[in-house]
Amino acid sequence: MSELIVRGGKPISGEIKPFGNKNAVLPMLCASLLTDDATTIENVPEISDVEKILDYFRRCGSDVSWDRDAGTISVRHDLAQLSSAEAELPLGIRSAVLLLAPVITRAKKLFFDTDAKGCALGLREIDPHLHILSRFGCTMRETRPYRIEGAPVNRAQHIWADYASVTATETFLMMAATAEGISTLTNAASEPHVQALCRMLEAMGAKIEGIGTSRLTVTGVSHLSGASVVVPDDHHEVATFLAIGGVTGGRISVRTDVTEHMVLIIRQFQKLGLQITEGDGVLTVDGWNREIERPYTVEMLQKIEAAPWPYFPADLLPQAIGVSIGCTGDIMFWNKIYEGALGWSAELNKFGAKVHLSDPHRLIVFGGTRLRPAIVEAPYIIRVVLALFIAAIQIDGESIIKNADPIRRAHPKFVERLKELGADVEWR
Ligand SMILES: CC(=O)N[C@H]1[C@@H](OP(=O)(O)OP(=O)(O)OC[C@H]2O[C@@H](n3ccc(=O)[nH]c3=O)[C@H](O)[C@@H]2O)O[C@H](CO)[C@@H](O)[C@@H]1O
Ligand SMILES: C=C(OP(=O)(O)O)C(=O)O
Repeated sequence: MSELIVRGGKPISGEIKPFGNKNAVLPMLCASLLTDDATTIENVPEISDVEKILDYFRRCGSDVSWDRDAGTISVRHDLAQLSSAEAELPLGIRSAVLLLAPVITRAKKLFFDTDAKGCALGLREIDPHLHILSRFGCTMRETRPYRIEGAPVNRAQHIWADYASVTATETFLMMAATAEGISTLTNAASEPHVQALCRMLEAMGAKIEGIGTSRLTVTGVSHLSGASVVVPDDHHEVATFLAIGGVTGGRISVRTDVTEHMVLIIRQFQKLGLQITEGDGVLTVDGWNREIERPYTVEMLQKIEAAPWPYFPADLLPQAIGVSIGCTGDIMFWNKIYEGALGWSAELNKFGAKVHLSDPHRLIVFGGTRLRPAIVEAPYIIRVVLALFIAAIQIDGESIIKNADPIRRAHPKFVERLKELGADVEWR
């Protein structure tokens, strides 16, 4: 079942409750390896990336229970088993790289033969992660299969990263939490999911300053204990459902605990003519004027730029592109992060859209074309499946999105939830 059949052109309306953020729950699960105590995590989305991490835990002898209906995972790891485990890291998910720091910290050695690639957005290098591990005293063979050995004691480090990497920052946090002394990371990532990991580590006893900024200071503690924590809602889901409701001419409300993170995101979707309002923790889309907002500077091409937080997220740029093809007016999308995230844009031509890939980072959409249903192929990029869905659902007639499986990596019951709101969509 990897094709999505989408019969578009019908309004989708109602209320949506978003699930937990994939990119928060995965580092949180990995951080549970840092303690012998039980950890409980709530608001866990039922997604295949979580399955893969839990499968790894089970292969390491951990005790795992997952109440899927309640969205709660309880997990307890056995250090002796972890140390003797030779479990293969999970494949096809970027978060495999988040296992390195906690396993090295606890078990002191790790062999692995994956380069931890997730979505096909570009190289997805692991150098920043290995650099952080080596700064904390690990020795490693830097060719596959990789072999890393941890220092007997992690000593605090002051690191200034080449760039603000989400998973490398999370790697730093997990290494520094129990290192001896005060560690700092300058040029740290500050995404909501990085903040969520910081809060979890604090709940486990870590001492962290600068949460949500580009400079993190961590005072190492000798022991981390178990904790009971909640995964924040997925801001990507919130924005995606608003976009879907808007482009169908429906009215969708999303109640969420992450409205504080949605300000710039909403602003960018408003540039695409979506009428989104916020009140009492509920975001509502009600209307789409189908016009790219005109800049006051008349010579300027309207644009949406994605970069590390607090910029607009790269993981929402495809969805914004999907909306834009139904607008009049022109707009440039600028992915300042990935070198390979826009190659799929040729699929949009099949819907009748006129797009121009200026270079690997910049795409211009020329609006006002007549759209038609199409059969399109998604790359292995979760949010591009969503983009193609947003394109298809706004067009009268039946479209087919091939290779739509990656959606299951981040968005539970995606089709079921939309069907409840009146969407004519199914898996085949
Ligand atoms: C499991 C997880 O959390 N995955 C997310 C995480 O991946 P991940 O942690 O892999 O992403 P990084 O933040 O490391 O950035 C990805 C790539 O972008 C490039 N880069 C990034 C920033 C920068 O200032 N300069 C630069 O060149 C690098 O080539 C880097 O490898 O963050 C990405 C960026 O928000 C998201 O798309 C992924 O969904
Ligand atoms: C790019 C993504 O995931 P990953 O980094 O796991 O590939 C994503 O969540 O959109």
